[in-house]
Amino acid sequence: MIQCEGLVKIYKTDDLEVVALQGLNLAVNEGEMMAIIGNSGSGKSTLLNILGGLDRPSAGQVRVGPWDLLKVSDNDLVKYKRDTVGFIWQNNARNLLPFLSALENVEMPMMFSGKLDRPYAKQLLEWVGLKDRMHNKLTQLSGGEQQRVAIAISLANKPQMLLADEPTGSVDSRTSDIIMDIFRRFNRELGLTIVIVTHDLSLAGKVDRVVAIRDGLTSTEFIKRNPNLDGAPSLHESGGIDAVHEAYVVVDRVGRLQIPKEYLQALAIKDKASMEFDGEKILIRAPKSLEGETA
Ligand SMILES: Nc1ncnc2c1ncn2[C@@H]1O[C@H](COP(=O)(O)OP(=O)(O)OP(=O)(O)O)[C@@H](O)[C@H]1O
Repeated sequence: MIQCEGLVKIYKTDDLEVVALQGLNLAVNEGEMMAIIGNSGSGKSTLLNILGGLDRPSAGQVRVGPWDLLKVSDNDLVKYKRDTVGFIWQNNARNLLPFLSALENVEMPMMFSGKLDRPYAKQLLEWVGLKDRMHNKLTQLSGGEQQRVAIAISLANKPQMLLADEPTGSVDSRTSDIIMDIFRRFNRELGLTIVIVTHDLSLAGKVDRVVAIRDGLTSTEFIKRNPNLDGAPSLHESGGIDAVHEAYVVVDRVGRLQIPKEYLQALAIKDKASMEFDGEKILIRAPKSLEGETA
């Protein structure tokens, strides 16, 4: 469904250039529910905004289904945003109109695309557990309920893919579980591809795969040990991402991989290292001269 190769995004402000994505590779299969994690500033939102058609990439390849997001025209991008992709933000004020009811909010994007379907709007609100609150104004709903309305809105035009930027960032852990269960249900029952961006590791147990981004590059992939195990223990209960997932370092096409800064610092490795291959393992060490310095 999603194919990014060598994806680059450079923000230019006056004389300053910020390289937010520096040749990122990512593949997401159709029907997958996965998360992208990373520290603040690692490029998560930049990636999501590009996938959602809200921002243009600077270079590289990025395809979503049949759409080439590097080459797509402005007119086609409007169609892409309306029909292919649904978006959820942490701050749902961006999606919601407070003076309208939950139902009217869900109907709004349907009206924009000329396909008003009230029964489906009601159905969506029922699916997110708001059957009895659909005629309430947004101001009469709690933050968690508003976030559920935002999910229903994002699906109003039956997109194939849902992008969620910190969807559980401003709700408590119980509401966070409810939201993740709703996502899982849409993923299973509608075959929706879901990409969640978060810095919250506790969501990891609830998705099939986690890709970590560091400094604008994919660095590590965590794949569920037992893909059939749903509602796997969250990190609070299990004590670590490794309890549920197998971690793999990402190696790109030309053989590059990212070594965590902590490892490099621990061995005082700066711009070079020595590497040995013993037939089974590859060993990376500080160069001899540096070993002497740290001893
Ligand atoms: N519009 C912009 N103009 C200039 N620089 C930007 C812009 N948007 C993001 N950046 C920079 O690009 C880098 C990646 O930012 P991004 O928002 O994608 O990170 P993030 O991983 O989503 O962080 P957070 O979790 O804090 O939202 C950062 O260094 C950020 O300062």
